[in-house]
Amino acid sequence: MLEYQEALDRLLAGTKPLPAERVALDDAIGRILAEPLAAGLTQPPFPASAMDGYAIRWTDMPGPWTVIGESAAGSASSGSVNTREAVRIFTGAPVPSGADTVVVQEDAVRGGDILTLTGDGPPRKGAHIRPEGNDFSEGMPLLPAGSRVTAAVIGLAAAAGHARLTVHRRPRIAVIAAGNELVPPGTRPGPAQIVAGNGPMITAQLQQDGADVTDFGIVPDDLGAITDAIRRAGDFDMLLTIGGASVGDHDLVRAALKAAGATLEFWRIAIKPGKPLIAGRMGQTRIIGLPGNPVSAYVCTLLFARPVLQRMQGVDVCETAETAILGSPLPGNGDRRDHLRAHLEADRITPLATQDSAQLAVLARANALIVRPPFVKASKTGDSVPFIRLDRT
Ligand SMILES: Nc1nc2c(c(=O)[nH]1)N[C@H]1C(S)=C(S)[C@@H](COP(=O)(O)OP(=O)(O)OC[C@H]3O[C@@H](n4cnc5c(N)ncnc54)[C@H](O)[C@@H]3O)O[C@H]1N2
Ligand code: MOO
Repeated sequence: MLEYQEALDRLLAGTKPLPAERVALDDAIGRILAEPLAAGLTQPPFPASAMDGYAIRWTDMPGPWTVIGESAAGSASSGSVNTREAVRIFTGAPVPSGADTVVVQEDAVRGGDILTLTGDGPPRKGAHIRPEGNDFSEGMPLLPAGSRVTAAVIGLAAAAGHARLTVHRRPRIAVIAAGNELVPPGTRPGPAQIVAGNGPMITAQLQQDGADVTDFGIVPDDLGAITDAIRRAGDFDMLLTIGGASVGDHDLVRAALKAAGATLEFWRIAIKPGKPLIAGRMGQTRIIGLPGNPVSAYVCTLLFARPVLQRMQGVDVCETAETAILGSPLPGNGDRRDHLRAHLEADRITPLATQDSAQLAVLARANALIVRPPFVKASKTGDSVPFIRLDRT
């Protein structure tokens, strides 16, 4: 059995970022910038009022002033502010030339054109004015390549003059489920049948990580059928097979890889759940054979498919080493890195009562996996243990 880190390193060593493409902002969320983003505009493009009030000259404090005009967002006042003059101004409006400070309207009273200070007034010269370029200036670097496009990044890009962004292409992934016992979700299983729930689960995990997923559906435990499905995946960046990864007479994925002309890179990893994981390659298509047990398939997608997807999208892959305080004792571990379904609340993490790799009900209630390295000694309540968050996956 291969160690987890060695298996992952081998997968990543053979994975390059996918080419870049230009996409509209509404197709950019969650993607990774393939080029640095620079400001195409200056924001604000003029000194702008941050409050509703009156633009004045600081040297004229504490007034009174004569109001000579108005500046609203979208329509600047034409005149310039001279000694003891004020311009009525609204939030976002350009500050007229000559003025250098804004008095908020709550601090002043107006009788006709005469403005008198009633409150404390502005605390300093320049108060309530956002200088030109306060947020960013044209040409300024905003974000490096490799940044994830969040909602805030989309807002920034739009404000900085970009209707499209250069991002890595979404990895195209095919998923097949192998098994004579499988029926599609929504179908009532007959005798000896079960619903193929793993496909939708794995698809959702991959989509959350930015993949464009095509579900090839269910294929029987038949060498020819699995081989055909593998060959059909030749145009994809990655193929995930589900089931048939182990040693039983009907576990045919390794044989089918061979029959399809693919290379088997490695098989069996020292992890739990997920030991029978298969890694292979057919031309440009990376192939990962997931074990069929639902929790094993889920954990292997998280531990292997996710970092590969991240690398394809140009993300720096690094395992987040978070730790929490153990809520109940754990025995020492054997030779496989274990991933215990657990509940994390604040800084305390508690393993759930059962850890069977077929129990989806337990997985769905877990929000973290406690990581138990190979051969780690028993841990007591209160010990610090590493974990992986499941909130996003
Ligand atoms: N003698 C041995 N037996 C097994 C070993 C072993 O080392 N020696 N390994 C065990 C481990 S660990 C795992 S994990 C499983 C995984 O085996 P397979 O990948 O071959 O999975 P299957 O046998 O096809 O299925 C296992 C289980 O999962 C159900 N399944 C399969 N596909 C789906 C799907 N798409 N949706 C929902 N459920 C699915 C299937 O019906 C089985 O119940 O092997 C152990 N055996
Ligand atoms: O490794 Mo299997 O995935 O334990 O059930």
